[in-house]
Amino acid sequence: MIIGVLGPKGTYTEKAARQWIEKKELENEAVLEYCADIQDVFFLLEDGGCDIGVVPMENSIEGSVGVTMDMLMEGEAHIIGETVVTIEHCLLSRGKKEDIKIILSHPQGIGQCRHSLKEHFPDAELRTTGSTSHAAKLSTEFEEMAAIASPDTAEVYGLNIVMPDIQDRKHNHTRFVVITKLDDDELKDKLKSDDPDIAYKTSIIVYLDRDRPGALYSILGEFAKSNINLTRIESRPSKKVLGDYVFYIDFEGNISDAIIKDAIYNIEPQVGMLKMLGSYPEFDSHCESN
Ligand SMILES: O=C(O)C(=O)C[C@]1(C(=O)O)C=C[C@@H](O)C=C1
Repeated sequence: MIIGVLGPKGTYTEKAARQWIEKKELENEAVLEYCADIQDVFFLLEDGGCDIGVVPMENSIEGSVGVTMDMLMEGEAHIIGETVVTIEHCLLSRGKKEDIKIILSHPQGIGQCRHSLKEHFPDAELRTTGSTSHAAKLSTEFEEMAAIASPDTAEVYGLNIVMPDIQDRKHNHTRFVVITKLDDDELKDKLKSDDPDIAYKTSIIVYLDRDRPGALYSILGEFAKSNINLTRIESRPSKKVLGDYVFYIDFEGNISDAIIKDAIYNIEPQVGMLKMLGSYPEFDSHCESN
């Protein structure tokens, strides 16, 4: 089973993938394929180069990962799982703190450390890279460069932890989603859980089509009427005109539950487009820690 992740070795996405692989007891069959960026994970999946992909979705400090949301809207990917990873950004370098002139990281990494960087490195040049581990790899070349990445990544690339805990807030978590091709029913069946006590979550995207008062209110009302708990609602530009949005909605429940089916049935005629992204076991922070 080939699992596409953001590379090179040492990304938080790799950590998320390993966490999910362990949970599913797939250690003996899973092989990681490292991709240059998040888009490439989706392309690899669509081209049949991997069976599963793991991609970051949202972070507790910096918010949604736009490219993942766009690719879920545009492509064929279907969500079959989620996992949450604790983020512990450090500043890694070959040199010393006083040598650092350039700081590299994934845009999410830089965003999660913005205040800290201003306070400790007001004159440093900030440069974005494809991932935190890509930043670490580049930092091995010059002493004046440093990367925002995980402590494990320091070990992978032989870098020093020049400053631990560089993120703006102590508690920092990123939620990742596990994706497969929409029509890969065999794989979906294989990975399905038999545990009847597992709580499920469902993700959809809706486009309202007509801008009218109360349009979103009436959709949300369908969930409220059936006592379905929403866990996330996020808008993203429709990319048609300014001020036009699609809404990403996550809620508790499985599409195979009658109550969820009914709610979707009632919502469908009210929207211009409804895309079902998938129903999958909810990450349980009480049982799963990292
Ligand atoms: O660059 C990495 O290590 C990633 O796995 C990507 C990513 C992200 O896009 O959110 C994942 C977790 C952290 O929030 C920072 C970066």
